[in-house]
Amino acid sequence: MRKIEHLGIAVKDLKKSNELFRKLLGKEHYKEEKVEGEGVSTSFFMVGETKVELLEATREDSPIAKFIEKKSEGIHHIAFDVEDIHTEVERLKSEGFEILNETPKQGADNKLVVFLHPRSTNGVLVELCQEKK
Ligand SMILES: CC[C@@H](C(=O)O)C(=O)SCCNC(=O)CCNC(=O)[C@H](O)C(C)(C)COP(=O)(O)OP(=O)(O)OC[C@H]1O[C@@H](n2cnc3c(N)ncnc32)[C@H](O)[C@@H]1OP(=O)(O)O
Ligand SMILES: [Co+2]
Repeated sequence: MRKIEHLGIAVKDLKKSNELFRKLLGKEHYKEEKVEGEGVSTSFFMVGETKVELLEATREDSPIAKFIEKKSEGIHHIAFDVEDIHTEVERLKSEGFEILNETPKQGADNKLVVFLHPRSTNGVLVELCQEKK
């Protein structure tokens, strides 16, 4: 794991949260992107070498809709940048972590992503991100 790639924050209203984070961080988001596979609309802010990813649900069965219904808005996941996602998945499996999708899926911002179940990571949903070449 090389660095924190982004912090994922579940929000109810992306437009309102874009405005809130614009004021908080003193800068505009640099992109918005829908990821249909995950049922989310995202927006990204750069903060130093890492990013804040805001996520709004686009459908009722989205993990973000479920999270907001059960908990509330707030930090949803932490994403680590990895050089080779397949090697990292094998390493984490051998260490006993519970991998949610062994086949990397399409993420936002040109990434392949894999998730680890929060019950194997002290209650924190972990995402691995590899830049697509
Ligand atoms: C935009 C694409 C991508 C990127 O490029 O960055 C993304 O970030 S997509 C983000 C959205 N996608 C995902 O979150 C995919 C991975 N998540 C999942 O597969 C599921 O959400 C889950 C983690 C397996 C939970 O699903 P499910 O079991 O159906 O939900 P429950 O509500 O029943 O929860 C079970 C259990 O897990 C706890 N939980 C759920 N979400 C989180 C979370 N984000 N952080 C911590 N804990 C979480 C939940 O509280 C339940 O716990 P118990 O009540 O103790 O059983
Ligand atoms: Co993410």
